[in-house]
Amino acid sequence: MPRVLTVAGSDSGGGAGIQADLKTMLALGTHGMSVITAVTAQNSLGVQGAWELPVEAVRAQYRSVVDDIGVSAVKTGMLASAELVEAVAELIGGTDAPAVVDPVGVSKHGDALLAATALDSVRTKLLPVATVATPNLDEVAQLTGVRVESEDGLRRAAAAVLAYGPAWVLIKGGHLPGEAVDLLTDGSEEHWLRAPRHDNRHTHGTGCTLASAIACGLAKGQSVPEAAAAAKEYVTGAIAEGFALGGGIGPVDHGWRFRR
Ligand SMILES: Nc1ncnc2c1ncn2[C@@H]1O[C@H](COP(=O)(O)OP(=O)(O)O)[C@@H](O)[C@H]1O
Ligand SMILES: Cc1ncc(COP(=O)(O)O)c(N)n1
Repeated sequence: MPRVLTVAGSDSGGGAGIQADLKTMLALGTHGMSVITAVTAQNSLGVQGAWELPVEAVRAQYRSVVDDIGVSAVKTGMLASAELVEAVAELIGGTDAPAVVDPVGVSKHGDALLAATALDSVRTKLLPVATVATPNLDEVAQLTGVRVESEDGLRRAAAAVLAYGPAWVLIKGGHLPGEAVDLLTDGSEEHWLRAPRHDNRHTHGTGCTLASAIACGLAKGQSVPEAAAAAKEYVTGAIAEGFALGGGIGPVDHGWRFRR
């Protein structure tokens, strides 16, 4: 059984974070496990509150999972503070499993999920231990200063992130107008992942879902390009079927393949 571990924050509304990750892992036929870094009070309207867990609680959860059950792949999401980023980078660096790092900075509503003081730890500690980093365009700007306004800029963004040391980077162009285009590259190979843009505002959890789906593919033994292509197909279907729950941005449908 492929075993996939998410190290991320809890989203009480069930659309993003740990909840999105575990749903993705179930939908993609893997055993999902979680290390919770922070608890958010969150719904379709935004983040109403966030509380970090102590670093010892994060380390203990990680050790419990890795030392007994073992992991085939790890995915990281909301890490909240510099202290947690550094602890998680060290844990991942000491684990012999591929790691998908989603450098979560702000929620779809603009609520900060990472302290500004943690950016340097993401650049110098976390990105170097990533098998694949999956920043969106806001996170690229925060981490590298590179601003992308069209598809042409994705290559520049990828080079700037690769300079921090991840083996691969997948730059998510989801925030650009037009087709939903992402660029996956290791600096030599380039893979353009394209999907039609779905005119659906219920996109809460897209980034978490894509990163978890890549981790599932890696856990099953797929190469990074194979895992990313399969993940793109899964998230595109989930966005197409995203539903209106709550009064704001609803969640993507993690179970879309079961309902078809
Ligand atoms: N409206 C949409 N239609 C189709 N694909 C989308 C849409 N919005 C985002 N995507 C895709 O969803 C994935 C997550 O991207 P994005 O929404 O940019 O991430 P994040 O949640 O981190 O902001 C990417 O593959 C992106 O291309
Ligand atoms: C706990 C947690 N982790 C990650 C996200 C990002 O998801 P999105 O970009 O879809 O708001 C979130 N909103 N909450």
